[in-house]
Amino acid sequence: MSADEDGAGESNADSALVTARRQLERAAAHVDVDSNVIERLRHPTRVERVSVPLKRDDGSLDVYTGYRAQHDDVRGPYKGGLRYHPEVTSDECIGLSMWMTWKSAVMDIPFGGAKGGVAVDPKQLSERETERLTRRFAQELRDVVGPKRDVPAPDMGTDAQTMAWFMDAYSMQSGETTPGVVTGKPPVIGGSYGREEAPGRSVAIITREAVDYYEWDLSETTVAVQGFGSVGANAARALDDWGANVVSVSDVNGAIYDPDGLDTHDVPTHEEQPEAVMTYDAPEKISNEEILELDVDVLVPAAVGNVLTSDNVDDVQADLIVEGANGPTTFAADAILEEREVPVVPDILANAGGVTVSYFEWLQDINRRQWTLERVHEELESHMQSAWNDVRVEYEARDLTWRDAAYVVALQRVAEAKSTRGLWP
Ligand SMILES: NC(=O)C1=CN([C@@H]2O[C@H](COP(=O)(O)OP(=O)(O)OC[C@H]3O[C@@H](n4cnc5c(N)ncnc54)[C@H](OP(=O)(O)O)[C@@H]3O)[C@@H](O)[C@H]2O)C=CC1
Ligand SMILES: O=C(O)CCC(=O)C(=O)O
Repeated sequence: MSADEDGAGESNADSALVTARRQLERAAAHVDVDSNVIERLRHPTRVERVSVPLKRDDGSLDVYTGYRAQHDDVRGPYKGGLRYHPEVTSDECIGLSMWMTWKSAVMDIPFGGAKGGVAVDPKQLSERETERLTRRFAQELRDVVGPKRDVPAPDMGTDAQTMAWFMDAYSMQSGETTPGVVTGKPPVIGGSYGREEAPGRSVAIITREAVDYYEWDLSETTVAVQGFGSVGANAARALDDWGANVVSVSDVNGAIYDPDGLDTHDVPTHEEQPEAVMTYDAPEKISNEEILELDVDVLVPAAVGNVLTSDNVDDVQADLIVEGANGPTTFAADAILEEREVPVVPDILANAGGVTVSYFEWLQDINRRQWTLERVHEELESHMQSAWNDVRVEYEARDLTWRDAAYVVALQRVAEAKSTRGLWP
């Protein structure tokens, strides 16, 4: 069955949608779930496609295409980020929205899955242009989002400020301040402390748990992190703080490498200064391809999707891969890594700290009561440990890959919610 049957448009062998469907079909073989439920879950509930006109600072007009894919909401409101990237497509948003459904379910938080974005290069826009684009995008999505319906958050190319503009535009249209329409806002307008660092922090927590599981010593563990943005930089810095030896990090232009370990707090993050990693004074500069092939204990791909493919995966020397980005490993590469017995801890578990602290933020907005950073860290730690344990039980009991084990946990929860609500078919 082709991806185009959703009317979704473009598709290719390694689109997020194709990969997400293959992963679902593979995992379905390990659970006792009605095949009709699986068939339903191969499709999104809705994909909103909008045109987003933007008056540029020079007075000219550009029209961009934006999307919001809503996959499933049986366990709660649709939830997931908004991405500004030139390669945003309908298929990509649908695939990413499916992963959000599983991510919320693995974490056992009361959300479904969604993802959206605009096909635009945010680096080509001024701050004023990004604000106008975001406000117009919020207006176009007005009818499909809302605190009880679908709650966007940051993703690649968007940040807390983007969420503030989105929330303001929505609130102006609603006639009342509505903080809960997005998460990942600045704390001064109802955002949660610790949300920005949360996906990276969860990658670090899960890496620490996996290192412990394989009975390695974190202080003797070498780590390479591709991408030094919200996810990559926070993962690298937390692992560095906890004693790991982070030897390489990268931005879009390439990677820096120091076999003795980098001072990750000194390297500028994407948020502090985009494209600045390669300007840092380090013993060696290597390419974004080479960072994936370094002889390290742990590789954390935390930039874009589809970086580990059948073309390069044989050259990967890491003993453990922890996925920081969404969908960094193609389906074919995953199979090769399984054959090579290189464990891959999947995105839907590892980077799920983002949506988990988004859930904390949503609760704080409902209660109009802000949590301290300490409380956020404590609750995140406990949620991540609990999800890790749930997945580990399936991993051990059924002799699965980590990805299949995480899918089994998620699918069982989603399927049980469907049968209990009787919503289905
Ligand atoms: N933000 C969030 O809450 C969450 C994000 N994710 C996922 O994590 C991944 C990264 O997102 P996030 O950290 O937010 O993104 P950011 O925009 O904050 O950072 C992206 C980083 O990746 C680098 N980069 C961009 N393109 C490439 C490329 N083609 N090759 C190598 N490096 C590249 C950027 O470099 P430069 O600075 O030079 O531009 C930057 O360092 C995405 O897959 C996203 O979906 C997952 C969970 C939550
Ligand atoms: O915080 C959220 O709602 C979702 C973050 C996100 O897009 C992701 O985890 O991929």
